[in-house]
Amino acid sequence: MPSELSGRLAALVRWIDPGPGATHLVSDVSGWWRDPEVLARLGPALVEPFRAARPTVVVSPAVTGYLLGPLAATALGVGFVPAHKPGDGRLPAGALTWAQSPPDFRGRRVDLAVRDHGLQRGDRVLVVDDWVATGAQVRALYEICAARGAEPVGTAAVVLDCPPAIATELRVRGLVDGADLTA
Ligand SMILES: O=P(O)(O)OC[C@H]1O[C@H](OP(=O)(O)OP(=O)(O)O)[C@H](O)[C@@H]1O
Repeated sequence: MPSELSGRLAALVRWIDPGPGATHLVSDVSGWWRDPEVLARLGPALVEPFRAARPTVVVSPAVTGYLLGPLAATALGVGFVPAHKPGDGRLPAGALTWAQSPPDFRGRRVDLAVRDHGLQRGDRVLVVDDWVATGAQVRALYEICAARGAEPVGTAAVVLDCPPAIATELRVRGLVDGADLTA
C-alpha cells in the first residue's frame, strides 16, 4: 500500500449528513476525482498488486465503479466491463448473466448483471471498486464470473473496510484501510 497516496486518499474523503431521518453519515469521495495527481495515480496503484496475475479484463459495479474501473483497465492495458444494477434505469439489451449478493453493508441484497459478450471463458477478471465492506457485491461478481467460465483473480478497492478473513478469502487488496477514515 503506497503510504503517501493512502494518506491523501483518506484526507480527501468527506462525510455528509444526508438530512432529516438519516441514521448515518455517507461518504463523499468526489475529492479523489478533483485532485489531478490522485486521479492519475489511482489506476496504477489499484492494479499493482495484481499485475503478476495477468488480468485480461476489469469488471466494476455501478456506479462509483464506473469511474474507477476504466482507470484500472487503462493502467493494465485491458478492457472494461460494467456490472449493471436494475436501479441504473439503463439496463443494456441482449443476454445478461445475473447474480444477487448476500446482504451488503446496508443489509441490501443487490442484483448485479454483466453482458454475456463482455466476459468470455478463460478471461482473468480483476474486480475494481471504491469500497469493500462486507464483500457482498464482490461475491456476486465472482459468481457471475464463474457462470461465464471466467476466473476472478481478485479485487482492487480504494478502501479496504472488511474483516481480514474476508479480504483473504476474496483476495481483496486496498489502498486505504477503513480504520484510518474518521467520520
Ligand atoms: O462490501 P459490500 O457490503 O458489498 O459494500 C460495498 C459496496 O457498496 C457500495 O456500493 P453502492 O451499492 O452503495 O454503490 P455506489 O457506488 O452507487 O455507492 C460500494 O461502492 C461497494 O460497491
